[in-house]
Amino acid sequence: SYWDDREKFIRKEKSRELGADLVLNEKEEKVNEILMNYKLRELDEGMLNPAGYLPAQHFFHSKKAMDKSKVFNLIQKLPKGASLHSHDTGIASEEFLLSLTHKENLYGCERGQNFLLKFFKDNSSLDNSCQWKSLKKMRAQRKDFEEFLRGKLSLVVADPMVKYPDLNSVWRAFINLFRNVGNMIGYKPVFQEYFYQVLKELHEDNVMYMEMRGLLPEVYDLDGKIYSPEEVVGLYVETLEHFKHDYPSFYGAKLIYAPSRHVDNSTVDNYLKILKNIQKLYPDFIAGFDLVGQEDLGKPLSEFIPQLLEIKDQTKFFFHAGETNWEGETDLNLIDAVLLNTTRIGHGYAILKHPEVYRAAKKNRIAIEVSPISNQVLKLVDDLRNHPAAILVADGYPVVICCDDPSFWGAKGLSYDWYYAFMSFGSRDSDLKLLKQLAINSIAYSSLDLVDNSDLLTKWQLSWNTFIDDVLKEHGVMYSKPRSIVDV
Ligand SMILES: O=c1[nH]cnc2c1ncn2[C@@H]1O[C@H](CO)[C@@H](O)[C@H]1O
Ligand SMILES: [Zn+2]
Repeated sequence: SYWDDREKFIRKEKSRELGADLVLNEKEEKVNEILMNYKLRELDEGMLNPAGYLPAQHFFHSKKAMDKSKVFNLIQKLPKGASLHSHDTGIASEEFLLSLTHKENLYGCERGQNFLLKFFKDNSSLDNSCQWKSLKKMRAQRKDFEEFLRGKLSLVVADPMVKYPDLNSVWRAFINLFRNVGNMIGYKPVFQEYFYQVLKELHEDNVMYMEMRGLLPEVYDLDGKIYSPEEVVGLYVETLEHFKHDYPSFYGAKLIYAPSRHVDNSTVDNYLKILKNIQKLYPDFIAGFDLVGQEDLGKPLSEFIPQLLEIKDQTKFFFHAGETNWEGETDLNLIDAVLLNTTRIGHGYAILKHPEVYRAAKKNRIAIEVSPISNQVLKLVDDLRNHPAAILVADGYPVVICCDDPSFWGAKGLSYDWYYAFMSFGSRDSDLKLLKQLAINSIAYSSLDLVDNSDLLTKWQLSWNTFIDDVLKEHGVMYSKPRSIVDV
């Protein structure tokens, strides 16, 4: 009976895991066999050589091998549903960012650690905010220019542990990247081209829908026009329509207005005015509100409670909260997020240190947006098996996997984060059910209303079925339905 008890224990725990309630059909079971074959091979190799296990490595070092992983290749093809947490100017691939730097009329300027980029009509219309030089000329004159430029558009380095010894240093470099690319992406035609590319890369990565956080930055054209935040939203909507026209199987996107948390109350008043305007102008496109920036150094949500309470019933919140390793100050944002009835929590890395918050958030079905690579690169965790999301997954907490700012760590789309999640957060025998549940969660916990939600889910189910068939075909599995007794 000892062994019975043990067995019961194991079964009970398994039944709580994310995805445990799903039942795979016969075709899915076959795909699962293929997936688990690949997965167990990587796990067994990892047991023999722990340093070679990819989730134990920094993403800058693991990416090359990940590209070749069979598990990763399957995840790339898998319809992942929605991408629910990423930031306006940190999403498109580094390769695409670099291609933008070959455009005409681009100027560069070195200032301290920054290398700013901006478009001007010609040499005579440069502004005096910096000593601008034509990028074309710089490129021709400087031998190591490509390497230099790459260093200004990406965090990727050979030895991240040396280059970024602590969380503040990596955040300083990270913020500088947003500054470097900000003006380049802010040029109106590039702004639209960039957003189009964001959607395209997600679409190519088998993602059907996106909710993106955005600052609504200043957008300009060469004649000196500056677009207002309301007009900037208009540019997004126009580009989205254009994209959906070109790729009708892409379901859509929404924007979470997410400006900086490093501000005073009157600035937040201004944010809320903008929010009201854009909600009125584009009710279907605006999903809600959030505040962003390094949480440890920015203002806590508690600074803005009366203001946030005032709009609580008219808007959904998607607060970043608990993206910290500290306990007792920054992480109290988690309490405010839950009290303000946030729809989802961004990161929520500290939530397990708060059992009451955890209990309330679970009861209110507040999904947690987990971004594995972001948390590793921005120095909350090294080995992803030690990420708190492993516990969330074991407890069946509604987790969604997100990519945050793939641009700046050399990733692309969602698949790299999904791979890390699958290989770190589940147990040895977590299988296709976990992946399927993560995809379903990304739709179920999106801000889509009930009708759109079930519409997207139906469309996702169709691509899921195609995916299953494709994997079977590719692996030469001849699938024929077993004949039932009646058939015989
Ligand atoms: O993980 C994150 N936590 C908090 N803020 C972030 C994160 N990633 C990006 N941003 C912030 O988003 C803005 C661009 O929209 C940037 O200013 C950056 O600081
Ligand atoms: Zn974020």
